[in-house]
Amino acid sequence: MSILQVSHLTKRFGGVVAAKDISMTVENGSITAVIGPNGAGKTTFFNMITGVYKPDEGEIWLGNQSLVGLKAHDISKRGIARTFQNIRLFGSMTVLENVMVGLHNHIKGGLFGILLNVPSIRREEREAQKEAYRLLEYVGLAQFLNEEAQNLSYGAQRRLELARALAAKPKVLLLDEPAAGMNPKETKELTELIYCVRKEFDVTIILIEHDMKLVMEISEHIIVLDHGEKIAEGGPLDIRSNPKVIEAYLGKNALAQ
Ligand SMILES: Nc1ncnc2c1ncn2[C@@H]1O[C@H](COP(=O)(O)OP(=O)(O)OP(=O)(O)O)[C@@H](O)[C@H]1O
Repeated sequence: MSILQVSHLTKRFGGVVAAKDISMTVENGSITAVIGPNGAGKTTFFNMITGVYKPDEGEIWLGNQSLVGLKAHDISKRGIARTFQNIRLFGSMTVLENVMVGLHNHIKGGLFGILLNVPSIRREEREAQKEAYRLLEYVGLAQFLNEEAQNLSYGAQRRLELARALAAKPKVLLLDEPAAGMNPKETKELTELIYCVRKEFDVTIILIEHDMKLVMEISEHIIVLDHGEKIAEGGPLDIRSNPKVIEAYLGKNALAQ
């Protein structure tokens, strides 16, 4: 059963066609990678799904809900969460507070309730703290809960971003280059963590990643973009040997050699 369906998505920036007529279906509970050379349109694609950019053409469906035209905040409430290529944490807030931010979508009384000190909201806030702690334990950061986020190592900051995204209780989790800047040990741990997250949180995962070892190891389905167009899709074995993919990454001559 599919959870996310994208059809004929196109996005132009002036003369640049960043995404051109992209269609894809993501199966519920799967891990899908979106790969392609620099400038292929991967981030633009994520930005359309999450409502950062409105597509010029095309449709995006999460189950039976159409997402095109919704604000990023509403799309997040409907169940799509993401992490970013360049980590975006609140550096001077604590690790726990960063995860709490992710949980606020689910606190009914919102910020006003907290400021007005409404007892039922205070209870919700305490529950949220417990939930945030549980998520931090899950990603292995519980011992740093009172540390400022900016003091964490790079790999730990990426795991904190993941915990914050999970706090939003997403159905679909988009990870934008989760292994960027990680050393091989951290990347290996991340691979295992992504697997566990999918199972434990019953979430569908779509990731953009340049680390091909990680992509081939973890993905059930791979979509390849080049110059804004989808040039191939399939399982890791198909993609590895696809001439169009090899050409996109290594140039025309690569196949002739
Ligand atoms: N806001 C924008 N304004 C103008 N051009 C943009 C904008 N965002 C993306 N582009 C252009 O769209 C194209 C696709 O960019 P995008 O960032 O989506 O590629 P990418 O595959 O994510 O690249 P990378 O792997 O380097 O992050 C590029 O030519 C880029 O310069």
